[in-house]
Amino acid sequence: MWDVLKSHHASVEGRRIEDLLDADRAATFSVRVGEMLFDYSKTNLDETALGLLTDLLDRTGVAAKRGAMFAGAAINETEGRAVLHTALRNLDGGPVEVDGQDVMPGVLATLDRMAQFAADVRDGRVTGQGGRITDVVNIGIGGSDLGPAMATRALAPYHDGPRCHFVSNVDPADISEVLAGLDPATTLVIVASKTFTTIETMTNARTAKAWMSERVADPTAQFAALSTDLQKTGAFGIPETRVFGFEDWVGGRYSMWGPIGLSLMIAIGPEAFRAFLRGGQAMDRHFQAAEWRDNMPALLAMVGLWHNQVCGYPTRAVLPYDNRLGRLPAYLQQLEMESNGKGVSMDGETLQVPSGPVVWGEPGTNGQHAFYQLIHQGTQVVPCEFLVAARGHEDDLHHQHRLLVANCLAQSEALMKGRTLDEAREKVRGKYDGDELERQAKHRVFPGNRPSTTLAYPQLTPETLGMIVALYEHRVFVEGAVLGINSYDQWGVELGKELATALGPVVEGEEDAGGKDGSTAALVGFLRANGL
Ligand SMILES: O=P(O)(O)OC[C@H]1O[C@](O)(CO)[C@@H](O)[C@@H]1O
Repeated sequence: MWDVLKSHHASVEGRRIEDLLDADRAATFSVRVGEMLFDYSKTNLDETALGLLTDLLDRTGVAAKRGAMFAGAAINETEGRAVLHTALRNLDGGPVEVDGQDVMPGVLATLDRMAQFAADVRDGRVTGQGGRITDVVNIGIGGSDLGPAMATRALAPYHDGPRCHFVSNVDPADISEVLAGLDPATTLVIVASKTFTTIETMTNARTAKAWMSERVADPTAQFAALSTDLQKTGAFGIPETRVFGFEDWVGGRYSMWGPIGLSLMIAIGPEAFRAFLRGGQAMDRHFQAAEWRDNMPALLAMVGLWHNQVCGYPTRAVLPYDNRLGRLPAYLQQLEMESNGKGVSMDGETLQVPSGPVVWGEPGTNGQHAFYQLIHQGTQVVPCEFLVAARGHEDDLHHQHRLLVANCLAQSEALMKGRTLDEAREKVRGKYDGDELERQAKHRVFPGNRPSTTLAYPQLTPETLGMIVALYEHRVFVEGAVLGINSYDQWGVELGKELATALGPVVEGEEDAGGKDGSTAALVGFLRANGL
């Protein structure tokens, strides 16, 4: 199947995308869900490629795998777990069973408990030892940080609760900078860790506890925990009333819909948080019901598979023209690369195609003044994924928003059209002539024919954000299902963790680095000589 797709790509490789753009293409190569539009007409995909890709989804059993996921089957086979983050946003859906037990009563009860706690903090019924909570510090890393941090920034216009801060890195610079401006007596610390063992998080949590002990009589009274391990949260001293648990069928990078979203809920309030969940649920319903050709997550996945596995483009850029989505690329790096960055299929066979692209990006227009040079004229093709809202939240500055939108649309147009040598000559004619004109013109040529997609929506509301996050989650699912990999484990992070633990005594100076490879030993030597 990949061979057929690759030979189709070879046969159309030189074709210009703009030549495909007849009067109908923008309508047929786009899809809507509610008020959201995904346009993929500025790619080199054609009906034949889409037909082959939908066949690929059918032959690899994506629909059955989707059914199994929503039904609570243990599709995370290497960890023997179901994958049911969708249950966390199944607000008014039916029962969802894991091992014959409906999990929904528990999910909804936890959501109510979170909402009560968030309301109590926001309304001053839960206070610090110095009065009303003014600041919340979420300590977590990976999925216990990126989701809520990304969403809290994205939904800043909806904040009407205490200020929220995020600490993730074990680098002491991170926690010191955050705590420096805060009053321990009015700060709530949320320790977010599914396992409650992650070394970065537990180290930062202990540092926060020590910081709080200096000023308040009972430090853990101002802590809350979000975790699947109630024993460990208890051992840390956090009272059960302040612990919000979840089950092992919620993967870390898929967990912002439940307790891991508590800091977001405190910032924007339970109602806005429920709107975020409703957005996710709307995308779930669409994903389950729509035919592949009209299915937004499946189409995102087909575009992704076409660009990475078929065309061989090694990266994809996520470019939000929505400044508050500034952490979306980082969030998607974990979601996509930790999920699908695997080397073997579910049955242990080496993958025959790349497992997925490097995902990167920055908000526009900033990226334009940094790396867009390479995107436009560099020798590698970088498929670009633009996101843009029709309206910002700054009504008095709508003229600036229009300028932002013009830039977004101009970039996808420029990537597609490029500039020919003839057009470049016209740009420099009059300034140069002869050989110099030719040389100068060549520097101003844009090859064009570079693919991009655009996700457009009226405004970045909680509901829209929910739709966006669920959209990307399901894209990851479809891509992983086609490749036959397990998108829900992350064994690739283990080796580094083990070696870091083993290096502990060496960097502490308790053991010498003699047993290490020459490079590592030399680096330890250098760092020790310089104050480690
Ligand atoms: O929530 P925890 O258990 O602290 O884990 C944090 C992160 O660490 C990982 O397990 C591996 O880096 C991620 O998958 C996870 O999101």
